[in-house]
Amino acid sequence: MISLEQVGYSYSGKELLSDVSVDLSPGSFHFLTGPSGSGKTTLIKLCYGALLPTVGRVRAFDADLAALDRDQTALLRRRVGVVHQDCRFLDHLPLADNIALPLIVSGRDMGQENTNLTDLMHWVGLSARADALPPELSGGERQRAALARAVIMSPDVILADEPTGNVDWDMSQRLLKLLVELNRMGKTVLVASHDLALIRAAKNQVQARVLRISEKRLQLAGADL
Ligand SMILES: Nc1ncnc2c1ncn2[C@@H]1O[C@H](COP(=O)(O)OP(=O)(O)OP(=O)(O)O)[C@@H](O)[C@H]1O
Repeated sequence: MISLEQVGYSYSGKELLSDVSVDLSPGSFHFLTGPSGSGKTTLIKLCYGALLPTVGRVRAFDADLAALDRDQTALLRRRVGVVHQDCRFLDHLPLADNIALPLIVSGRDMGQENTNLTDLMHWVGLSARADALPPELSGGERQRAALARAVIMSPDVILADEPTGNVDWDMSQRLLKLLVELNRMGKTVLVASHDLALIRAAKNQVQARVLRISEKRLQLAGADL
């Protein structure tokens, strides 16, 4: 689905990632961990073309991301759902509209998509909050809404950047369950998280590979997790 081939990423002459190779194969579940500032968000951005590697190559759905024009990149991004770390929403729009925004922007017929939206709001447990404005939501509600928005276009791949940040243990378990459900539906999932307890808890629910960024390199985490 998405593969990084000997990727390096530098900014302002400073190397952040070096010789990173990984293959997110169809239907796989990966965790990505590593210290704060080690490059987890950067690696996620490289996976969907928000950043291009300084060296090496990123391929997604058999295309070299560096070779795509703007339209091709936009089409490819519809196949990748991203849960951003900071869950940005448009504060003046009700929650349901915020979640539906990717559909509206891509010109889908909302008359036909309404059932999907209703089902999705129900799936993340936010049916009763459809009319709420984003500033009225709790942290856990925001995180679930961000996940719903990331999957509304039925992407093949979900890249979630700290999807359980700022929520309590029960809520992080609930979010994990949703991500595992998506994987069982056949989606390829990558979750960046520094929460090792969450990653350990996931081991009973899903067969996941745990990747760790350490000193610019990506390693497969061992049994110490
Ligand atoms: N293009 C850039 N210009 C300036 N700084 C950058 C650039 N890209 C990445 N960085 C810096 O590189 C570091 C790694 O950032 P990144 O957000 O990828 O790490 P992270 O592992 O996700 O961190 P956290 O766990 O704290 O979210 C940060 O200090 C960030 O500011």
